[in-house]
Amino acid sequence: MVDTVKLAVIPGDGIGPEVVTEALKALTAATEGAEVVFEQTAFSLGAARYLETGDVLTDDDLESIKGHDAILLGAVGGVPGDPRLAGANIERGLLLRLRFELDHYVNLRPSVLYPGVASPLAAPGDVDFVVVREGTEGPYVGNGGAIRVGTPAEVANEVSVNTAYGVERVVRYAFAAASARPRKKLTLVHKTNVLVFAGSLWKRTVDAVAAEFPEVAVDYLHVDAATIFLVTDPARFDVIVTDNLFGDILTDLAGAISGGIGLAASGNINPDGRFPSMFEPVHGSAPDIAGKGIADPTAAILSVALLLDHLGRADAARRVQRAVVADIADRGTARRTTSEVGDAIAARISALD
Ligand SMILES: NC(=O)C1=CN([C@@H]2O[C@H](COP(=O)(O)OP(=O)(O)OC[C@H]3O[C@@H](n4cnc5c(N)ncnc54)[C@H](O)[C@@H]3O)[C@@H](O)[C@H]2O)C=CC1
Ligand SMILES: CC(C)CC(=O)C(=O)O
Ligand SMILES: [Mg+2]
Repeated sequence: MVDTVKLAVIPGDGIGPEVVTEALKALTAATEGAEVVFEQTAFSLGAARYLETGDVLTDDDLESIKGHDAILLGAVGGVPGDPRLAGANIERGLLLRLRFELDHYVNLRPSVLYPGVASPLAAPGDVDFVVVREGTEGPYVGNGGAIRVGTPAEVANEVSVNTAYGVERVVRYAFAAASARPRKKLTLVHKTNVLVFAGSLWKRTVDAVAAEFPEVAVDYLHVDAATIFLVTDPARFDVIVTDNLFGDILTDLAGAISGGIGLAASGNINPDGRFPSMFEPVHGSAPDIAGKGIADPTAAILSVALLLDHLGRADAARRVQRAVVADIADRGTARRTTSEVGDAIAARISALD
């Protein structure tokens, strides 16, 4: 019997559509001959849609997206500072709204330095960790406000929301992830010395859940120190669990130490399966290189591997990963266009047994 998977595709802005085109080639190649059909619905959402229609994400869009099994997203957001987008806040109104409404409380961001990737900082094998970033709380929830705006006496607040419920569920997921990995190590990254209320909740939660996972070694780093060790000693990390903001920042750094942001993939997961999970590269819409055909689509392609894994298609996911690893190993210094990279990886996938 052939399974049908309903896939919502949100190419988005800037390089988003460029890398999504290549990611879909990989998806097609990886599922060729498999007993699964991906029925795709494209959603035109992002800065371009807003400028055309004034809509960021309508309730109808959201309901329609909820009717899918998974989502593949490129990137959203216009040129930072574009005055035409000042009132829109595409990132909050679209990307964060999707993460919140679809309860993507796990933002999973693996980092691996693959053989063939030149890194001044690390050798292959030194970087193999996953960041489990909380996805629905922290300072991203929009709990803020400002008074006396535009005056010298302006005061602006952005409150970081941390609930026992929200912290416990992501910490539990992170422990389970650590337990399933060979090194079984979990590092909580926070700033408990200054953010004492939220930090205490995170620390106590990790300590409590640790009792259920005696096989997992636990340690703690302040986020500032974590940035040092990610650069100087990335091998010390296996699973990092952290809040929404720290996780956002650390995973751009993690991308940089493992071959560049163009290789960093992510999944916004709703582990309960009540809502579709969403897979996307860690990077943004990169307006500085958009339209030039030079964006690296590898992160989007590796996001397809995460998507396939999440849907229980482990074989297809491995094929995508193996093809990417082989492509990276052979890259050398020759510059290729976005579609050349996508075509080469799709061809490698098709050539695998
Ligand atoms: N998930 C999403 O949709 C995200 C959206 N954004 C939005 O994207 C826009 C641009 O944000 P930036 O801060 O510039 O971050 P960015 O990640 O788009 O770009 C940072 C730098 O990395 C480079 N880069 C990014 N992806 C690349 C790729 N695949 N291949 C080669 N180089 C790549 C860019 O050229 C740029 O120099 C903003 O509107 C921002 O809000 C930012 C991060 C995530
Ligand atoms: C654009 C932000 C809302 C998110 C972001 O930078 C990220 O998730 O990495
Ligand atoms: Mg980010």
